Amino acid sequence: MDHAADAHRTDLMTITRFVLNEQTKHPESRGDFSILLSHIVLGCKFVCTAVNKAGLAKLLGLAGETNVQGEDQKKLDVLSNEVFIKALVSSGRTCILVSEEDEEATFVEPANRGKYCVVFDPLDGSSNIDCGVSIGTIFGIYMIKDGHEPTLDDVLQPGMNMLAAGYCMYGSSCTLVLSTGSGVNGFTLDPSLGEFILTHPDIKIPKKGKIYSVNEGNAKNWDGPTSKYVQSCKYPADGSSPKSLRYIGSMVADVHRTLLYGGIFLYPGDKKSPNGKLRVLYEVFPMSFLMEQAGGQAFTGKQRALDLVPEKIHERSPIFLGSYDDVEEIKKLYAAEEQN
Ligand SMILES: O=P(O)(O)OC[C@H]1O[C@](O)(COP(=O)(O)O)[C@@H](O)[C@@H]1O
Ligand SMILES: [Mg+2]
Ligand SMILES: [Mg+2]
Repeated sequence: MDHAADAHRTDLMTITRFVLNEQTKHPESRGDFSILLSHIVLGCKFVCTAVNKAGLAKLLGLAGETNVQGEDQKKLDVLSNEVFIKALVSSGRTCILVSEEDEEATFVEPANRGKYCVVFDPLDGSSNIDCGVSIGTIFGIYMIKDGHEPTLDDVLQPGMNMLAAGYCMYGSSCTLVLSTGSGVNGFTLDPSLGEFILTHPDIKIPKKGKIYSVNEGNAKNWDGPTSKYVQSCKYPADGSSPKSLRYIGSMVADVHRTLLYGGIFLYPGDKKSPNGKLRVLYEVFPMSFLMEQAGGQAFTGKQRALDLVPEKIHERSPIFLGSYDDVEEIKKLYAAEEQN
């Protein structure tokens, strides 16, 4: 590194500095949340390194196990899960962890316990791992307020009770997007510094977008409102230009693009899977939280996504999220269907 040329960069807003600044806004804070976040950031850096060298380090391919969802686990799914469980437990600030890869929630032993519950998808977009397409980690954080003995009810909470949510995308760059409930900020990992730097301050999603994102291979099983909506994206009734279709098949990447460019991401329920595919706690809620914080909306086909109260930790829900006006359109179609 050219230290002289880089000296001017020491005033950069690193994620560490950002989180500590946020902490000063809460004088009662003892720094527990900042410590927790620093452990999540560490986990993201570990997984980013593993993803980057996966082809060279024999980390591609199947692990030989299936997870609770009956999905084949990839080696990187298993590794990422271990990384985050260790990073979170060793923070000493967590009490319950819910991971996509573990059937049961992890209850941290009392000696090492803190007040935060973390729900996470350690590696999202598993089908894209082996071809090097963008994948990510998604997380949401709840807090136990009164120090009671933790139970599953502490995570079976509506998404609006989350304290913070975010994702890290392992793509052409490594980008961490975070909301602690007052807007959304994006940080890019500078590999030479090993630090996430604030590159996308105060992200706001465009009010309306020109892109829709959905797996059209499922179209024959869609319900009326979803079919009508996608049709209207292609053949707008008002004669305006059709929307473009973009679908990566990694929720992190599809949502990241939607957040920055605007538009809508849909994973509807259908005749085969009435609850869709995406998991409420660690996919639907964190992404819905970020969308709302950025000025967009997130809807399940029946209600505001963040109002859902999950009954099981691996529950699924249909989800439509993105630009305010685009989600408003699909809400109208579902409301009309309900009246018929
Ligand atoms: O292949 P499909 O049915 O379009 O599903 C794609 C969706 O599945 C997921 O890959 C599921 O996540 P996991 O890879 O964490 O299981 C999402 O990232 C993505 O939005
Ligand atoms: Mg996922
Ligand atoms: Mg996953």
